[in-house]
Amino acid sequence: MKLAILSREPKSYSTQRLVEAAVARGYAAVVVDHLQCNLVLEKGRPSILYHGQPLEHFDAVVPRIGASVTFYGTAVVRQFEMMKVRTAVDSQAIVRSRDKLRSMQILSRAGLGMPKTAFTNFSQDVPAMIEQVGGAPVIIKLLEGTQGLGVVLAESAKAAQSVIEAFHNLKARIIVQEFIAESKGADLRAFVVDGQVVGAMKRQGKEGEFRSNLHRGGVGTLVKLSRAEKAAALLAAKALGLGIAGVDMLQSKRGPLVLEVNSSPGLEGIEKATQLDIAGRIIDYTAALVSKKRGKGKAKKASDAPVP
Ligand SMILES: Nc1ncnc2c1ncn2[C@@H]1O[C@H](COP(=O)(O)OP(=O)(O)OP(=O)(O)O)[C@@H](O)[C@H]1O
Ligand SMILES: [Mg+2]
Ligand SMILES: [Mg+2]
Repeated sequence: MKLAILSREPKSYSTQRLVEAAVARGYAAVVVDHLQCNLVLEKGRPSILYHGQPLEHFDAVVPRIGASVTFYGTAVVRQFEMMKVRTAVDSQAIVRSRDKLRSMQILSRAGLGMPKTAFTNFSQDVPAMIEQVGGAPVIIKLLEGTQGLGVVLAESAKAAQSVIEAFHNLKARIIVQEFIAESKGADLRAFVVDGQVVGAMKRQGKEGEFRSNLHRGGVGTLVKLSRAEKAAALLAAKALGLGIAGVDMLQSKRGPLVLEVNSSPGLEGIEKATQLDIAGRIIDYTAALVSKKRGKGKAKKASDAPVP
């Protein structure tokens, strides 16, 4: 089996671990920078040129698409799909998960617990919006933020009003959300692969910080999820159609509340907190997808693959 790890950062922990796990299982793995891929479309023969050479003979891709390049990255994944190459995460599912509003709509329909959330088209009636989610303090979030950037806690209605107006003036799309105080600056990250929670950690924000993101100084530790938390994580990944997902949840008096579902969740935090081979689980899942397509036993080792 020959795998392409779609990543712009060949040296990052996640990319290296995926390559390592593939090689450990006897598969060939190549890191492909999706931004260096040119997509060629012609009758009946979609193809990809990489540094001028056609990308051929791949059995599967493992997409690691950064939030800043969702449009082009997902176009590359889609092109692989058109070329009948298996993908560990569907292009459409990545697109869906990247838009916080769209994901929340889907998660809400699926019956998942979530902080009450409001969205308007740059409405002038900001006080009504704040009331909708139960009044201050409220959380205000940019629709496409990541790593905790673009998430604001407004302690008073006045502060919330100014922040929302400022974002509206900048034409930045935001959601306003009920602040879940009882989670005390911590959240849960459940790592889902192929309909199973393969690892979970609790992330605690640094002193005085309501955001628990590791990039903002939070610390992740191993945690055992309750049944309800496990069930919520699995349902969230399924509702968004993600074979691999990092589901973020807050613990609250009314049970787990899903915050968001990440389609390229980082491996470093979760592997270090759990001491588990999560990269290996991703590779095993990808190999299983390839065998399913072939309709026979285990995926072939690299040595069985045709020479490109
Ligand atoms: N409604 C809320 N109530 C309490 N805390 C919240 C709420 N929303 C977000 N937080 C805190 O802020 C953090 C960042 O929020 P969120 O995960 O929505 O943003 P993000 O920027 O997309 O992060 P990521 O890097 O995980 O994609 C959460 O992990 C959580 O600790
Ligand atoms: Mg996010
Ligand atoms: Mg998050």
